[in-house]
Formats: sequence, structure tokens, C-alpha cells
Amino acid sequence: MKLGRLNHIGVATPSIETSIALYRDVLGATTIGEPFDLPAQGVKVCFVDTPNAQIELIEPLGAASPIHGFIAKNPAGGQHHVCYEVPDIHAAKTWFESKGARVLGEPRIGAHGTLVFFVHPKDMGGVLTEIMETPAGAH
Ligand SMILES: CC[C@@H](C(=O)O)C(=O)SCCNC(=O)CCNC(=O)[C@H](O)C(C)(C)COP(=O)(O)OP(=O)(O)OC[C@H]1O[C@@H](n2cnc3c(N)ncnc32)[C@H](O)[C@@H]1OP(=O)(O)O
Ligand SMILES: [Co+2]
Repeated sequence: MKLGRLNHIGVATPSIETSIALYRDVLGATTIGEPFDLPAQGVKVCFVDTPNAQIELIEPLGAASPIHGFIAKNPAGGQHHVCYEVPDIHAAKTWFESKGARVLGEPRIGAHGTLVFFVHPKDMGGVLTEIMETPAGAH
């Protein structure tokens, strides 16, 4: 499998509005999207653009959110996952499984509208890893 570009770094936060102020007023981000709910993934999302990748701010949507436990352990929030692009999501899933890495569930539509899956952090050197199919026409 050929790994593609780093698409985003997921940053969990208890408050997207508070994080937006940090990225805008302290870090100097100039392009920040509108927050939106992604109920299928159990998160509220907001993208912050940097010149070479995005920061994906994620806030839990309810107690069943996959990041509910992370925020409970890290109440101020923190770096949650990294996301790499691949040309073929199904080939990538087969690749990770063949390497003995635990793929968490089936590919599903992520925040960029393409299929994504996650690989368990314990099989990725302690880093929760998201793999997403490159959007058509990107780059
Ligand atoms: C916005 C949509 C989408 C996109 O398109 O970009 C997203 O990014 S959604 C992002 C949120 N969704 C997910 O994270 C889905 C996949 N995650 C999961 O299935 C779970 O979060 C998890 C990775 C299986 C962890 O489950 P959880 O119940 O929260 O924790 P555990 O206590 O079971 O954790 C076991 C073990 O792993 C460590 N851990 C947990 N989260 C992380 C993390 N983000 N980074 C590194 N390590 C993590 C946790 O500390 C435990 O370790 P030990 O304490 O040593 O046992
Ligand atoms: Co993500």
C-alpha cells in the first residue's frame, strides 16, 4: 500500500467555540470553517486550515460519542488522531488487516464525504490512525 498525504490532525475539545478562539486569536488561523454536526460519527466538527494540512476540531455529540471517553480522561482536550489519505480505501483496509492491525469497524463516510476507517492506537505506536480515501479531484 502507498500512503498518501497527511490530510488532518484530529484535536478533541470539550468546546469547539473555545478552540476556535484559540486557533484564531492565538495561533493566527485565518481560514476556519463553520462547525457542523456529524451524528453518524458522534461528533461536532470544525476544520481549521493550515498551509499544508487541516486541524479537525472534534467535540463529543452525546454520551455515546467515540470521543466521550477521551474527553473524560483529558478534560481540556488534546491531540486525538492523525489522518492519512489513500487512493483505495478497501485495498488499504485489506493491507492493514494483513499486517495484523485492528481496523475498527467498516469504512464509513467521514467529514470530507469519502470513506474512512480507524486503526487501533495500540497497533499504531500509540497513535489512533484514520485512513481516508482521497476525495475525487483533490490535489
Ligand atoms: C469527524 C469525522 C471523522 C473524520 O472524517 O475525520 C473523525 O475523525 S471522527 C473521530 C472520532 N471517531 C473515532 O475516534 C472512531 C474510532 N475510535 C474508537 O473506536 C475509540 O475511540 C477507540 C480508539 C477504540 C478508543 O476507545 P475508548 O473506549 O475511548 O477508549 P479505551 O479506554 O477502550 O482505550 C483503549 C486504549 O487506547 C487508548 N486510547 C484511546 N483513545 C486513544 C487515542 N485517541 N489516542 C491514543 N490512545 C488512545 C486508551 O488510553 C487505552 O489505553 P490504556 O489505558 O493503555 O489501556
Ligand atoms: Co478525523
